[in-house]
Amino acid sequence: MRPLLPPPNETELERATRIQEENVAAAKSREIDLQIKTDKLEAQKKGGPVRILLLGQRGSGQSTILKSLQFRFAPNAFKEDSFAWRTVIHLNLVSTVNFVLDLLPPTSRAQPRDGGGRSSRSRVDLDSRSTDEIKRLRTRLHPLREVETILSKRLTTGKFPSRGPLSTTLGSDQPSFKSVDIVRSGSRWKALSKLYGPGGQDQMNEMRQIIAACCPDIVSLWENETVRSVISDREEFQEHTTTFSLNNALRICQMGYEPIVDDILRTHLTTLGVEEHHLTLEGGQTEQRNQEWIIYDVGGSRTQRAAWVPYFDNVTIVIFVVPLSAFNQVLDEDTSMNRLLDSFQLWKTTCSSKILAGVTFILVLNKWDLLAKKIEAGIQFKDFVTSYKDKPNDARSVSQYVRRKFVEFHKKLSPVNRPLFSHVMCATDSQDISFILIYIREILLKAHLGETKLM
Ligand SMILES: Nc1nc2c(ncn2[C@@H]2O[C@H](COP(=O)(O)OP(=O)(O)OP(=O)(O)O)[C@@H](O)[C@H]2O)c(=O)[nH]1
Ligand SMILES: [Mg+2]
Repeated sequence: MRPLLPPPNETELERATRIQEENVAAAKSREIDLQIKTDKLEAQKKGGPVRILLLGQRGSGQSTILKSLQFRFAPNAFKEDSFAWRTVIHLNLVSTVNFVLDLLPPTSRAQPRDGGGRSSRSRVDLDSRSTDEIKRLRTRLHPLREVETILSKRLTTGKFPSRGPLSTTLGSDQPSFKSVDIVRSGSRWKALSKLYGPGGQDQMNEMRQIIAACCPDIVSLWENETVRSVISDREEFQEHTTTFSLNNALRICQMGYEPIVDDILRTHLTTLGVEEHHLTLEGGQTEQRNQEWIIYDVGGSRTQRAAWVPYFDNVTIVIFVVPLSAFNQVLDEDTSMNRLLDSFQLWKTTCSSKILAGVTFILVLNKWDLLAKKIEAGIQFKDFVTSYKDKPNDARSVSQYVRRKFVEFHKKLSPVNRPLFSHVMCATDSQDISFILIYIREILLKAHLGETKLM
């Protein structure tokens, strides 16, 4: 809080009294802060849960990190949930197929009624053979429109999800992939997809049969030359689940399909609000086995960020996720804002928060694989981050540069001197996540030994 201005015409005695009172008040406030932090650490020493807050902008990979943690450290619980993901993965696949069909050039003067409005069509010209093939695929895959509607309703208690683009690329004049991105993460949708309701089981079986019957045409669509040329310059097909689900269509469409960990990690469900997840460590070192973690996963879009604050009070560790590959993208909610710059600003606010002063940060520089792909494709980092100047345009140098900037801000803006843990990673690689366990063990150990400087 900013100190009040001294009253005008203050005497020497009044000034001395005021300063003494201010010092007493400040000491009292520090004492209260210290007590709160000591209580938190005491609770942990007694085996209380470790509370972890996952923060970051939309699509940075927070929920993927949560899923990776669940898979690595609570594999049995993760397995129990895997069937709930099947519906979401199917929905992801069919909405991608429908999206691709919408992108294709017209095959007759009259546009198919269900295709309009979702995206702008390609300007690719078709010869008569390709036209016939596209027509055929459109007709044969038509049932997937209905499947998309029904699966969406199933996962949202009958309320059809509103849709929004996942990301927008700077300089792109076309709308982005409208993904299946509004279904809530957390336990609510999982319960919905497990409890099918009256007639639900039969309907879901029917949906799976339709998907299985469409499998050969989905594969033909994905292998089609026209499709390949239409999507070749579209950002959505380099990132997100898009290509993954189509590449794996043959497996995902089988009637007996059971999701594997990769399928689950690559599925995006936008988190709404703050979701609380309990994770009991099934493996790990002896002292960590059965340790309970409470992980808060937040929705990262700007409109959701106000909902984070009440959780600041209650956590020991913040895992802040930065999508390294977003350097050439803008926010969906503000297309004038570069996503990496938004991450920097969010980081600055988070680091300087006094409520989070006693919290240790783990900085995760995520989506390393996608950064490397973009750089390999010849995209120049300096074109989007001018301060990078003439440094080498390779993924390692870029990620080191970004990491250094984040570390500098943490040092400069933290209200107290505190450690920072950071890691460059790929959250979809479930092996990569082990470092978090190591960091958390170190953070707790330091706290227990009283080595963490709290004030
Ligand atoms: N290739 C790749 N994809 C990733 C990585 N991390 C996350 N993704 C994908 O990025 C998409 C978005 O990830 P989420 O974890 O759902 O994003 P989020 O940060 O939770 O976003 P909101 O909940 O919308 O705020 C998903 O399709 C993930 O599979 C990564 O390191 N590499
Ligand atoms: Mg999320």
